[in-house]
This record gives sequence, C-alpha cells and structure tokens, in this order.
Amino acid sequence: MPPTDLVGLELSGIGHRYRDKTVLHDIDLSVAPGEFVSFLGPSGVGKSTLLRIIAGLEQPTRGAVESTGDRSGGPMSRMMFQEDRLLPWRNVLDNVQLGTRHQRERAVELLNEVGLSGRETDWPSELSGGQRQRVALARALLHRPHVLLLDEPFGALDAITRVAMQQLLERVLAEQPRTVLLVTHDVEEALVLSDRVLLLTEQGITRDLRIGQARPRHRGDAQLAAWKEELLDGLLQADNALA
Ligand SMILES: Nc1ncnc2c1ncn2[C@@H]1O[C@H](COP(=O)(O)OP(=O)(O)OP(=O)(O)O)[C@@H](O)[C@H]1O
Repeated sequence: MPPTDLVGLELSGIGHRYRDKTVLHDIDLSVAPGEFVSFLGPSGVGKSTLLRIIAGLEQPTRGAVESTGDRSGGPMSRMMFQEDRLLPWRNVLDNVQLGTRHQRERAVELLNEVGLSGRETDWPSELSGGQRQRVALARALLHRPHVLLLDEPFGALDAITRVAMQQLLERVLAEQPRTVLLVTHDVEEALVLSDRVLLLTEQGITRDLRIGQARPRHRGDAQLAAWKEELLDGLLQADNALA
C-alpha cells in the first residue's frame, strides 16, 4: 500500500531558554514528508531539546512547529530513547501494546518484523539490550505515528548490535515509510541512514548535507568517508567553540 499518510514539518524561528540558559536560537527547518533527517552536534547544544519540542513535550520559548501533509490517521509522533523504557512487570507483547487493548494483531506482526516472534510472553529482563530496543521500536511504531523521533536509540548498544539495529530500522522503514528525525553522535550512522544530515551548533544549523545515495549504503564508500571526515571536523570545531 503506498504511504499516503506521510507528513512533513516546518520549524520556524525556534528558540529555547531554560531559566538562564539559551540553548536554541532561531532554528528554521523544513522536513519533507517521508524524509529521514539526522542531527549531529556537540553535547549540550540542544538536540534532545529540539526533538522534545517537535514531540510537543516541551513548549519552545520562541517560534513554532507546524506539520504539512495529511495528518489524519495515527498520532503525530512517537519517540524512542537511548534507554528502552520498557516496563519490567509487563511481558514483551504488553510492552508493545502499552496503553491499549487493541492492535494485538499489529503488535504481533511488528514483533515478527523486528525479529522477535515467539518472544511475546518473555519478560524484558529475559532479553538482551538489542532485543529490548527492538521491542521499543515496535512499540514506537504500533499506532503508525506520522513522525518517528529517535533520540540516540542505539547509543547504549555494542558496535555489532548497533549496525544490526540500523539495518533493521532500514528494513522496517522500507516496509512502512515514516518521516524520521534521528539524533545521534555516530556520524557513520547518520550518513548510512539519512536523506539529510544536519550539523547543529551554537550558531544554528551550520551544515545541511543531502545524501543522494541509494540504500542500502556501502559503509566503505569513498564519498561517505569524505563526508564523515568533514562532519567530524565540523563537530570538533563546534565542540571547541562550546567548551
Ligand atoms: N529541563 C531542563 N532544565 C534546565 N536545563 C536543561 C533541561 N534540559 C536540558 N537542559 C540543558 O540544556 C542544554 C541542552 O540539552 P540537550 O539535552 O537538549 O542537549 P543535547 O545536544 O541533546 O546533548 P547530548 O548530546 O549530551 O545529549 C544542556 O546544557 C542541558 O543541561
């Protein structure tokens, strides 16, 4: 079924202040429906704050977030974090279905898609870190949110599991395309997964790189390697400026 429920985002003049600290200044950004956009940036620059603002969990001090496209159907967005945030007293299936008695069939289907069929009645404590994040991904997708907001979702995983999760995310998105915003510290992860990689610094979005390459991408690709070096350089400079 072709995706007709994809929405885009228009951020205009977003600024945010926590008590005496301003973390975001005048951020303008257009995200097209179905686009996968990653944010890189030094620690503390405000990447998570921006995702929380987009999720509606934080009210920006300035500016507005608007959506474009067909917003009927599922919820606007769902977030996924570095910690899986599973409830230890609920089994795998109940964690995916959190807050609803409906959608059991879809929850089972999603568990199958993330490679966990047969584990429905296991407890979270019986799963590995990567498996727990797969449950968290299935939970985030259950209600077909228009926008998937991923805040360092694979940050706590070992290198191999991390790559496996990136590949899983690509497969799942090929099946059911979503608009995705990803915050990551892993430059390669951003380059392999995204349509656009943004560098967020104290000066705002200082780099907006469009990765035109087909997927799945080859990690050893020379162009990706050149971009990686450029982005690492930009990160280092932004980090020095922030320190
Ligand atoms: N609720 C809050 N109250 C006060 N200050 C906050 C709050 N949340 C975040 N901050 C501060 O705002 C700044 C930006 O935080 P944020 O978590 O958005 O940065 P980040 O770029 O995601 O960092 P990291 O990469 O380390 O996760 C930090 O200095 C942080 O201490």
